[in-house]
Formats: sequence, C-alpha cells, structure tokens
Amino acid sequence: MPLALCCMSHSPLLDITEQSPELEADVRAALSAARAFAEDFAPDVVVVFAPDHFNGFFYRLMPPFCVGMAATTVGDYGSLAGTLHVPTGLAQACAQAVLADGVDLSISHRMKLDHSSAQPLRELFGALDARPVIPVFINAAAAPLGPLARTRQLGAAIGRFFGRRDERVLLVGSGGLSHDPPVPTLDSAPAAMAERLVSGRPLTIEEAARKHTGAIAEGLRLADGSSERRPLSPAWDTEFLSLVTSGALTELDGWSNDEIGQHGSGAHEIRAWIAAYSALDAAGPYEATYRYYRPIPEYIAGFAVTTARPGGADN
Ligand SMILES: O=C(O)/C=C/c1cccc(O)c1O
Ligand SMILES: [Fe+2]
Repeated sequence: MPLALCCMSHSPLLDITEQSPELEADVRAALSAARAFAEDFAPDVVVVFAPDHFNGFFYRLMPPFCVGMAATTVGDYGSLAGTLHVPTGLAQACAQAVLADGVDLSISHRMKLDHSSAQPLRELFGALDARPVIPVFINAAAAPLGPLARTRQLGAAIGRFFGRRDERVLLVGSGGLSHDPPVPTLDSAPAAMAERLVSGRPLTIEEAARKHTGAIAEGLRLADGSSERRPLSPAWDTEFLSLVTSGALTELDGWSNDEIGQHGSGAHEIRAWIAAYSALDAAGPYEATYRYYRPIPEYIAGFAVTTARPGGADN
C-alpha cells in the first residue's frame, strides 16, 4: 500500500551537451533532491510510466498503453543500455487487474525502452536494475492519441491495484512538459524515415549520428532564439504543475490533444505525469513535497521535477 511519486522531465541533451555551470548545477540539484527522496522511500518496486520516441514502439503495432513483463533499454543517445529487473509475476497481476478494472492495455514480454525510461532510472537509482521495475509505456509520439482521461484512468487502475497490496511502490512519470523536439512524425517524414517508423528497423550509424547532431543543433537554436520549432511555454507548464500537484487531475480531462500540441509535439508526454499522479491519487489525498521548474531551451525542455506522497486533506 505505501505509495510515493517522483515525476521528471527527461532530455538526452542533459547527457550529451555541456551547459553553463550554473544551469548544470541547478538541474543537478533538482535531480539530487529526487534521488534523495527515492532513496529515503526505499521502494520494493518502481513503476515507470514513460513514452517512447520510435526506439521501441513502431507503427507496425502501436498500442496506446503497454505493460512490460520483461524489458531492455536500447541505449539511444548514449543512455544506459541493458536489462531491467522486471518482476514478471507482479507485472502480470498488475496488467490483469487493470484489464479487470475496465482499462484495455497490451503487454510485452520483450519490451524495448529508450532514454525516457533509462534516464530517470539512472538519476534515481544509478542503474537500470538496482530495483525491480514495472515499465508502463504510454504512447505520446505516434498519432492518433486517445483522450487524457483514458491515461488518467490507466494510472488510477494501477494505483488501485497496488493500493490493495503491501509493496512499497515508487511511481515514476517521465517526460514533458512543453517542448518540441525533432522527433519525426509519420505524415511529415521523408519516405525512408516513414518506412522506419512503421517497420522499426534499427537506425544506421549515420542516421543515429545525424539524430544526435540534429538534436544538439536544435537545442542551440532554441536557446539563441533562431529555432523554427515551437518555443517552450512556461505559463502552460506552471498551470499543468499546479493542477497535478494540487490533485485537480480531472480538470485535465478537458485538455484536448490539439491544444496540448500547441506547446510542442513533446508536450503530449505530460501523459506520463498524469498516469503517475492518478495512480497516487487512487490511494487517497496526496501532497507534493518538492517542485522544481525551469524552462531550459538548451535541453529542449520545460524541465520539471516533483515528488509527492500520501498526505493532505484526510491524513
Ligand atoms: O530525439 C528524441 O528521441 C527525443 C529527444 C528529446 C529532446 C528533448 C526532450 C525530450 O523529452 C526528448 O525526448
Ligand atoms: Fe521525450
């Protein structure tokens, strides 16, 4: 039953670029606070809600949600590559309970994850396999996307499942907030790239190098004001953070995907946060214990870190 939450933005540019000492120290302090929270909570199991960026999930079969029974990370952008320690029986029981609770999802016995899962696991625990982890993929990159309410319901069903059990569960949400990274879309990608978005063939070394260089260049352009991609939206990010940290999750049901997309294609990653907060909310009122936010164009990220635990109104 004991649940706690840590949500954080991710960005590969955090790892592959060097920024001013002030910026790096500021972000490191926030990530250290999250790590201290996770260490202090000492979870028996971690549930990571994370999107993918066409590294593990492709249009040949694109589920809205998927729970991993076994999972590896691909090591994109030099992120940790390896095997997660997934407690398969518990993951199966979780998926079964969510289905019985009225939310459809798929499962994978060979799930592939990318930096969006690897980065928070490294930041919170130093390794992919330091703790048992149940990965929950939430599609945020491959249109069409369902309504936010469905993601909220998924999170709530997972929270209800763990609420009936004894494990200490850390709920991790990875992604968002406003940002518009150069991730391809099926309807605008050149033919060869579009074919890969469907087939899932591995990137060639040259393609991976171009992706790195392109993302780094985009971060520089966003920081110097010359980018043609969507700017970060601090006001929107702040509104979102206020809603999730105050427990006003159902208000987000009214947010349309079109409106969210105005804040960048990556803004759909707020779904990971909504699922994690909804899981915590299913166990009762909660209070945010830490909140960091900074719009960081250099990382192409409205970058936030929050922690929360049960408490507040009824506690
Ligand atoms: O290129 C990708 O796969 C994604 C890059 C990126 C950049 C900045 C913030 C994010 O959330 C990203 O996933
Ligand atoms: Fe992302």
